[in-house]
Amino acid sequence: MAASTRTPLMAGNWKMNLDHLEAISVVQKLAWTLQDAKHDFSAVEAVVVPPFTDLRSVQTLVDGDDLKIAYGAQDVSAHESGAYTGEISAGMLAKLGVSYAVVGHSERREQHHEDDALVAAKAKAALAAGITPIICVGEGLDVRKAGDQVPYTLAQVEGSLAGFDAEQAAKVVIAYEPVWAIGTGEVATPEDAQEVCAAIRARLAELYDSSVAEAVRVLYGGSVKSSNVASIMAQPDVDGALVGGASLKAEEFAAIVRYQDHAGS
Ligand SMILES: O=C[C@H](O)COP(=O)(O)O
Repeated sequence: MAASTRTPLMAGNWKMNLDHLEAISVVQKLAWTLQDAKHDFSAVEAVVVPPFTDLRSVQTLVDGDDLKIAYGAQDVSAHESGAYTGEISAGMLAKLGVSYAVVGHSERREQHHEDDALVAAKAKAALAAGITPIICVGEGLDVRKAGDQVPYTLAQVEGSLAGFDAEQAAKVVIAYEPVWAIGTGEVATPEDAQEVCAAIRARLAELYDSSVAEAVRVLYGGSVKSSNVASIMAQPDVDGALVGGASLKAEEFAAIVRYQDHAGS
């Protein structure tokens, strides 16, 4: 099988942590650490996903210092503008230089009752503004215990891509995050991650074609750390990680981005 042409992507989802002053310090330290290691940003993409209130500060730093770190938003509105109190449009995010938007994170699905249709609408709104959606899917513990993780996750993938044509689908990133592994220290085994990520890619080929399946990056998320990332990244269908807690410390996240340094350890 030919080697994948997909560029690995490491995205650090800060969730509701780090204010804009702390964001500047973390992004500066991350950039310096990666630059000191002579990191090739075109070989492994490094993305931070801070709270909305940090984005302008991160933009100013990234632009001012010409950093190669990209940044994303943790959510995006499905609407372009109007009476949607508290929401942020994709157009507003694009103006801030945002490259990625996380949509359908399990915390939003659970705490805000977001369903696949809303996730699909948000992902489409992001794409329309030139922002890459990172569409999150993954099963809870009950589903995993029943052994239904693959059909459950594939149904979420299908629902979250409802109405997407092949051109749109080829531009998304999908993050497989088993909910039972998020923030618990319970990491899925590399084989668990590969099983579902491979099934997602196969379903993309069925829904669209092999070029879409080959283009889409499928990330794993759930208690990823510098100590376990290399074995997860060794799986052929895992193209990166959506990292929560371990992305809040610049040195730890830099070590995750530099996973190839500790492959085999
Ligand atoms: O978005 C990130 C995921 O929810 C993973 O979080 P975690 O690395 O803290 O388990």
